[in-house]
Amino acid sequence: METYYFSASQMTVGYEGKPLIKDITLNVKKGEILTLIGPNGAGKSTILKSIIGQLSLIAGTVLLDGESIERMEAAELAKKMSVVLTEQVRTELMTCEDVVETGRYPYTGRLGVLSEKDHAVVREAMELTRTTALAKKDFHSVSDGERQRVMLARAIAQEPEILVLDEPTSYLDIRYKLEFLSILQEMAKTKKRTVIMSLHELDLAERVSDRVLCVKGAYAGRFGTPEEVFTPGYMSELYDITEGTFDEASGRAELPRVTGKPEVFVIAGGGNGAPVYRRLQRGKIPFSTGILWKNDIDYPVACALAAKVIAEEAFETVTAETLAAAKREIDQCGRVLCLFPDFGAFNQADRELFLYAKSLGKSVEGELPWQK
Ligand SMILES: Nc1ncnc2c1ncn2[C@@H]1O[C@H](COP(=O)(O)OP(=O)(O)OP(=O)(O)O)[C@@H](O)[C@H]1O
Repeated sequence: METYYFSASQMTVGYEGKPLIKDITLNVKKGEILTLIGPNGAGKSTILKSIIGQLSLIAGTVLLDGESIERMEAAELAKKMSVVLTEQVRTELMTCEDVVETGRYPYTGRLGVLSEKDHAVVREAMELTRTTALAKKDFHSVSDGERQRVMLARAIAQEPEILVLDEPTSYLDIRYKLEFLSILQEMAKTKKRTVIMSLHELDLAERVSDRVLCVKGAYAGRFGTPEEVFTPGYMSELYDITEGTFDEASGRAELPRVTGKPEVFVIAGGGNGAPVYRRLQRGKIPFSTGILWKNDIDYPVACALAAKVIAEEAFETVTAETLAAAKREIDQCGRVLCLFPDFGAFNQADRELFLYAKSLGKSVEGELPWQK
């Protein structure tokens, strides 16, 4: 039988006895990262507050290391679990270092003096989160991102067995998001700490999580590994995406395609298409494109942005039908953009399209007029 460090079964959460989400079942092993994703207001924070005991469960059980959280003493829980929720600590007149030091209270007591070991742990946590330079600054005078990193240092200084974090990366720039998630990953894998957090960055959630819980509606959505959860189309369903698209495979979002009769046919592939497709989208110019193999890096972006995509099955020779379909598209378009400065052995079909467009007397450009 699997041994889980943390598990919730048949958990119903909500406020004042009114259920918001019912029958949530999830579990996570020691050293694993569980991430909650889902739209604004879905109930991610409510679930996190419920599993740390800040909100009473309406139904179900939550077990930490085999023990019911509801029956655990606060002091015992504080040694095992560190929690970073928004607006959680009272920090009047405290420096950033003071705030990180409060992470040691479960070991020293609120009035206790920090030992040399406690100071060393605080120093290490601040170094890890790159907050050492903020040590003497007033916690309220630092930026939102800096404050978030100080709160993470505090959580790390607590040396918990399990960290519960609500949107810990929301204010961090991309460098700190990556740094922070790699610190979490390192802590999880080498020190066997368990992490439960909520994230809005789907691409990062897909990369860092061992398990993902999707939160939406009266019952939780999928719970599983990123591969089980991030299947084509599911994120659009989870977030009700109607304007634009999200590609689960790449973790990339695209703005809505420009509708209408294609004005430009783009001969592209191998990565030169995506920036041009986006430029056309920004210019509100409907376009079609090809011939792309379905495993081409440009293919998902083309599917998201082009009015029509002429594509061939991966690793197959371009068929006469596909070539004819591309030519028909060229017939319909006033202009053709050819993004290949030259053609190789494997894109002779594109060469044929280029020559076809020229033979029709179409304007065939190598770049967009506004790029020149
Ligand atoms: N104290 C409260 N009393 C009653 N309802 C609340 C309370 N706090 C939050 N809610 C409601 O519960 C629902 C879920 O809120 P929650 O903060 O858990 O969502 P979330 O998924 O964390 O959202 P976000 O991504 O926007 O942070 C919302 O409709 C919210 O208005």
